Amino acid sequence: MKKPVISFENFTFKYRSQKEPTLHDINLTIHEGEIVLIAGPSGSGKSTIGHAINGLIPFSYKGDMTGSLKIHGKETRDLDIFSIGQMTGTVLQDTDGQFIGLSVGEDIAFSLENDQLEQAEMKDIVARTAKLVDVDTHLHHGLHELSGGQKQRVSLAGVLVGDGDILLFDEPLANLDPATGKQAIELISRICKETGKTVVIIEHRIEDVLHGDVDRLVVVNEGKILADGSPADLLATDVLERASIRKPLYLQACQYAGCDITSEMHPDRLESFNVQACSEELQGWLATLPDEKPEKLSEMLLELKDVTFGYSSEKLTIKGIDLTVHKGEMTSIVGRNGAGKSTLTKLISGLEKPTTGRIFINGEDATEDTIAMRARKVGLVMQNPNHMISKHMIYDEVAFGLVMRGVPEEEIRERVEETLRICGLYPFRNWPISALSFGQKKRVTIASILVLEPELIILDEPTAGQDFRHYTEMMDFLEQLNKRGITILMVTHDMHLMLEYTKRAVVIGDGRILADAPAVDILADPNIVREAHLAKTSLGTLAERAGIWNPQEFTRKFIAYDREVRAAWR
Ligand SMILES: Nc1ncnc2c1ncn2[C@@H]1O[C@H](COP(=O)(O)OP(=O)(O)OP(=O)(O)O)[C@@H](O)[C@H]1O
Ligand SMILES: Nc1ncnc2c1ncn2[C@@H]1O[C@H](COP(=O)(O)OP(=O)(O)OP(=O)(O)O)[C@@H](O)[C@H]1O
Repeated sequence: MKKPVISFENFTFKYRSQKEPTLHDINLTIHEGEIVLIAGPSGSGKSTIGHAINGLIPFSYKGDMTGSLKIHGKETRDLDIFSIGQMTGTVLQDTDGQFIGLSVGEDIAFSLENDQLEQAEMKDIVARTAKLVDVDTHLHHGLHELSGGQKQRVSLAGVLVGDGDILLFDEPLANLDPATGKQAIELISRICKETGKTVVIIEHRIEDVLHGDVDRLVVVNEGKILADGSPADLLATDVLERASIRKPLYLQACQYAGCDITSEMHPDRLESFNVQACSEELQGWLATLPDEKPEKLSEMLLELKDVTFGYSSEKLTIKGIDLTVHKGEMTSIVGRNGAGKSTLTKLISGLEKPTTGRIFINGEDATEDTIAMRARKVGLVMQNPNHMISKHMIYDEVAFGLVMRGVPEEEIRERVEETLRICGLYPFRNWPISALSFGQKKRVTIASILVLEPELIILDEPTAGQDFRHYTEMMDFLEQLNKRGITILMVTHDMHLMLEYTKRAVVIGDGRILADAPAVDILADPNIVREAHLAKTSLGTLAERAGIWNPQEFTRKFIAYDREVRAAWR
């Protein structure tokens, strides 16, 4: 039996500002060299478990702690944050809070500098690690010059070079493009195998994490451990449904088709899953599904004509984009990390001005709009909620834009309360924002834009950090807004979200449009998938392996069916 590295015994923790404990009676032992995935809905306490492992609890986040938590046999409360930090390397959900150095290279080197390595050796290790996570061409760049996904990779590199023997990842995939996400999980699995490090991953995207070699899945709900076992065993049960976590899509399809999933079928990874056992059911099910209806396009809302832009005069980031968006469309913008997606959203929302080219809204030239003028037409919900939030209290944050516009107080109250209800934040309206989880903060920023009712809303990764329930609520809510005529553009790395909610996808690659086509067709083009770092969803692969001749049709029909079933549950 391997040595226990992390042991929680009857561990309960209450944040000082909370009335009730966030974690109740946690019993969890993680052994040397294990890869453990912790999954659970938003606010269930996953990150709080992470904070306890890396010493932020009790040393930074104060509160009442009972029971025991030992790391390498030592009670954490008897240690200090520095020695716990030496044992545990953490990649946080919000990477911005984590950077120390000035440049990418310095940041990665930081963990090594503590060890007083030779300069040459240090340079070599930093270069190799940077290459591993594909930031080697940015070593001398400042961190503020990086895209969200690039920052995520730098923090990954930082812990990989460190010498902590526990690696803790809090939603490491949130901002990574699908191809890099897969590589990151493979990399984490490999590092763990090669070095014997113990890995704890906190993630909503369980299908993507299970792509690596996960030894155990721990399901957390309402601050308690609901299940703890091998992924194959747990995926053959209904525990994910009970915790409102999305099942891997290939398993959901098999379940709809009426196939019984057992742990002997290796349901934890599509690569090992016994698809043959379900082929007949899948083919029979597909035959019962109705055909889809085509859609008509309405008049033009937004038009970009040959738009270019560079953060500096030497280098263009956007290299000539022509794009038309029609009223009432809901469209995805996809592409690899650093391709220029966020930059494009900044141009459309007026935060940056094109170097050349024009932007038209409702047929009028809006290129020279001030930020305030553009904000009346276009609302941007940024990737990182901490970049948008300026108030202490949730209500004030959502009301802020209306206050600035001089809306009467009574109307503000009505609109803010309605929006908070819609976004599932009403019970928290009098809370300080600091007491919210990352996912909850993200919803606050969406609420603060929605309340302003712009004609076009752009969301930069609206569901990153959201659990399945909030993902569904948020996307259904956006869809409702869309049906009422609000046009929506979404930057996303979630291929299933793209297929599920947006008919059209615009693929950005190196500052240009690589493709602009129906979302399902985009994923059927292997060249685009490779070049733009996208990934086929497991549905297409499942259909191929089950001998279904048109995997795209299977994917489309699964999505339509799945949405109907989920709508009926609500
Ligand atoms: N610093 C804090 N002070 C007070 N309460 C907190 C603090 N951090 C988290 N909480 C509370 O603890 C609960 C669990 O938060 P936690 O971040 O552990 O959830 P999570 O499962 O990681 O959620 P998410 O997936 O949304 O990130 C939340 O409801 C939150 O209100
Ligand atoms: N403020 C900035 N100053 C200089 N360069 C920047 C700045 N912001 C982004 N860049 C660079 O512009 C390029 C495009 O970045 P952008 O954030 O638009 O990419 P993205 O497609 O949204 O990526 P991700 O999927 O990682 O969020 C990247 O190479 C990035 O390093």
